[in-house]
Amino acid sequence: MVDSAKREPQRLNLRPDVEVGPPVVEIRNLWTRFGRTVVHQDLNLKIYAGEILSIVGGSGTGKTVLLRQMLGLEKPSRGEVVVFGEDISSAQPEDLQRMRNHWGMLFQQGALYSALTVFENIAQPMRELHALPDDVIRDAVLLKMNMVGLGVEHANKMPADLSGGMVKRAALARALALEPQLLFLDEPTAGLDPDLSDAFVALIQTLHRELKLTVVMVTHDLDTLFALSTRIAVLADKHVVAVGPTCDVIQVDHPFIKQFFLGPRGRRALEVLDERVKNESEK
Ligand SMILES: Nc1ncnc2c1ncn2[C@@H]1O[C@H](COP(=O)(O)OP(=O)(O)OP(=O)(O)O)[C@@H](O)[C@H]1O
Repeated sequence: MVDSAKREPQRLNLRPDVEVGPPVVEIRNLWTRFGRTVVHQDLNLKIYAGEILSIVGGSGTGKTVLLRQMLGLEKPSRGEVVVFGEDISSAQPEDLQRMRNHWGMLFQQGALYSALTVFENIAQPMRELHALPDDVIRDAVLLKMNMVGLGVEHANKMPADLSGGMVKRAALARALALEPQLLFLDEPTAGLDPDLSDAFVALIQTLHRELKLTVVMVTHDLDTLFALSTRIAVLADKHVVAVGPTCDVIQVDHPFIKQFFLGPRGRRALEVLDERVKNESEK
């Protein structure tokens, strides 16, 4: 039996090669209010280049809103959201559009346009630049499809004709269309069965490593969380109550952390992780 709460820092999720430079994303003293409801209160968070930072928290703690604020889709009531050194909470729409070209996003819903083929879905962010000739777009789309393991025979299919796993891959290819440095993932493995989920996690790991991406992820899925995160930020009590590598965060004495990580599901996922760490160290 794994003593999850007292485990030593393990190797799988720690990336000693992540360089600590200036943060890619910095959230400073952020407040979010909807009417009289305060969702975030004086929230601070820094995300560094090359890491996979996962945000977890109970339902309604404001994870999705925070992600949307990082993307400039919503403005906080107070505070700053600085991405690549620019405060996007006060950026002009044209500046936001320019900045968005440096990041990709994979949303749980609305991942693909249902009326466009796979090819056109992936091509669409490139077409919006109005600067690339068709043959360059064609080659780039095929390259992205190859990158995510989607065969060229799927290029002319409609999203409705794809399996759940293939939809995710196509949406990931579209998120990577403009070669972003920063990738936002909202519940990337939701709706996938365990085998497809494992395969998708492995794909994200490979792309993260090869493309040197910084990834910000929201997930409820503990297997995905443990397999991918270099650090975890826990949202509770309207702010970030803990942030750090998995092994440190699970030891923090907070009711949500205890219930989320150290309940039966959390322990099972930690055991799987433990097994993987052991296998990796025996290689
Ligand atoms: N546009 C809005 N107007 C009013 N309230 C909103 C709006 N957007 C979000 N909220 C509220 O803010 C809170 C945080 O919502 P959010 O969707 O970010 O939670 P979450 O942590 O992502 O939850 P879940 O894990 O259930 O998806 C919720 O209470 C939600 O009802």
